[in-house]
Amino acid sequence: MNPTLLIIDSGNSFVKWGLFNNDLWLIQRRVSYDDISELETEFSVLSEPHLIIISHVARDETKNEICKLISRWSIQPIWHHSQSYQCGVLNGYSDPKQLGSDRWAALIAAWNIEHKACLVINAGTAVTIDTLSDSGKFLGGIILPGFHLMLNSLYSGTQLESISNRLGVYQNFPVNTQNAIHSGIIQSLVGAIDRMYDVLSTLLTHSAINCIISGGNASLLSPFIKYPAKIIDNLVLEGLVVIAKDELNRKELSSS
Ligand SMILES: Nc1ncnc2c1ncn2[C@@H]1O[C@H](COP(=O)(O)OP(=O)(O)OP(=O)(O)O)[C@@H](O)[C@H]1O
Ligand SMILES: CC(C)(CO)[C@@H](O)C(=O)NCCC(=O)O
Repeated sequence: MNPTLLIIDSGNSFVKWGLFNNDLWLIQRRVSYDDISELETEFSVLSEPHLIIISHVARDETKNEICKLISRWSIQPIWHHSQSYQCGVLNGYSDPKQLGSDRWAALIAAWNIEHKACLVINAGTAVTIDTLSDSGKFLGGIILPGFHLMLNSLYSGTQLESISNRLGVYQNFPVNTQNAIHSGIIQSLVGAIDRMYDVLSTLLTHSAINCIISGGNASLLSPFIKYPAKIIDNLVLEGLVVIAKDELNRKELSSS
């Protein structure tokens, strides 16, 4: 029988979770921290999974809530943390443990998909732009405030606070405040992506670099990226599946 895996990405604003079995997602859901009780309802109809793996970068209270929710099952969860080496990826961070577990899982997913140099972009509450070499080494990456964090900090830190309609659209040459702000944020995030692409291709001395973009705001940024970019929903969940399968293989090997 194929094991059923409960995969949880406890991100900065949302919990994303999915059930994976037989190389297929049976379900994927996204729940805001403001509606965490929804998660209880969703979990209450599930039968006990064979493995639970969790990446958690949110507050400790959220970790406690997740612990409470999964305590309905007897199985001990795997709390995923960044390591020096895992599933083919070498971690170049000075202190490998300091790297966010979501970034590490996304890098592992990207390497598993591409097996070559790659820019791994997660456009969520925070935006991370991470680099993988042709041999699967994480060379380093950058962290920026995401679209809504930039928008909110601009509105709350200036006299623009009084503007009630904050909905803008992208223009090359914006001619109203909302569009100027919207376009400024897009330009800054896409500009950062372009620069990371350039520094990576300079270092590697070639430009055969793939780009993967994920996260709640992936589709907002992807139309502006100059290079071909694959949008992959929930890259962190995909990485956690690779890690979970690796764990199961190890267990099987050690028990045989
Ligand atoms: N109600 C909302 N509250 C917060 N963010 C929202 C909301 N609706 C849309 N968003 C957008 O979704 C983004 C969150 O993306 P995502 O689904 O990747 O979740 P996340 O928990 O922030 O993940 P990550 O931890 O990877 O940043 C936010 O940056 C914001 O732009
Ligand atoms: C950068 C975020 C906030 C992105 O979700 C997360 O991965 C995190 O808290 N990381 C720890 C710090 C680091 O990755 O260097």
